[in-house]
Amino acid sequence: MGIVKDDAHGLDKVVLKTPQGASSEVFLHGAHVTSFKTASGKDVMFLSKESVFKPPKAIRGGVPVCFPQFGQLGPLGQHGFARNTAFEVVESSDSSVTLLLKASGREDERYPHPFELRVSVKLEDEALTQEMTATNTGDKPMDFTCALHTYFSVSSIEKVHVEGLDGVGYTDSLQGGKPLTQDGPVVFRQEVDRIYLATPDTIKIVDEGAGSCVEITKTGFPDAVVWNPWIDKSKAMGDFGDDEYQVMLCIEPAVAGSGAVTLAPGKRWTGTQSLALSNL
Ligand SMILES: O=P(O)(O)OC[C@H]1O[C@H](O)[C@H](O)[C@@H](O)[C@@H]1O
Repeated sequence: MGIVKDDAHGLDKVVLKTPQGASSEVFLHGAHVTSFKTASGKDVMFLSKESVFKPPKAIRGGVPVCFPQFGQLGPLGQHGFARNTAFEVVESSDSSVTLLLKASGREDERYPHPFELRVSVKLEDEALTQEMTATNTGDKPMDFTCALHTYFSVSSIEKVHVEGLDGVGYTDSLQGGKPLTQDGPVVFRQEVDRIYLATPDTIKIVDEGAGSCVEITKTGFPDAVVWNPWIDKSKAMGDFGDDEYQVMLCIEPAVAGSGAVTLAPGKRWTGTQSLALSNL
């Protein structure tokens, strides 16, 4: 199944490649994508230099899979337990992999639901697609919220803006969930932590400093979280460099502020995101 041990951390991962030279790494711990390098040589994802690769702690950067809870929107610990749990590889090729978490319902007494969570990753020369499918394998309805909590690498946070959210309503997590409406592109001059509700399915990160643009296309996820921790929160996070807020940005396709998904027994839910890089 193409599983190798990571030299630096000793954890199992799968390395994806395309014939033209794009590459991506996916750790079994959390079904966590930690890098996406395009064939043209650009590193799209941010991974903190301070990240702790010690399960059950989540990796800091890349794409933590938040499931069956986003943030504090439920009884579980922050962002649910999928990101803290080992997945198994059920299918792989040179440029794609599918990982599976079979939950028995006994992982956490606050979430007594058996489920299967499948995360697949497909690499192309200038694009990466992730699909997340949750199946309720129990006999009771199951509620969840979730996100593909994607950390992007940027040249310099003040040279970046986000397009596609103009006129969209959001709740500001830094103001107790106050409802507001976006006016123009999103820019970053201070801490930002917002849940944009029922957003368009295409959002763009325009990086004037790097002369590039990442187009995020999502399906199934109604919402999108936008986060940059800025100075004080960066200092407060033990697994994040004090200055790293300057070179990262999270845009997270999510089921969050628009309400939980309720899955009847035997039913399935799917969400996807595709990341495509282009020059400005
Ligand atoms: O530190 P973590 O649990 O990984 O969470 C990191 C961040 O995730 C999301 O973006 C939330 O909206 C933030 O409030 C949170 O700080």
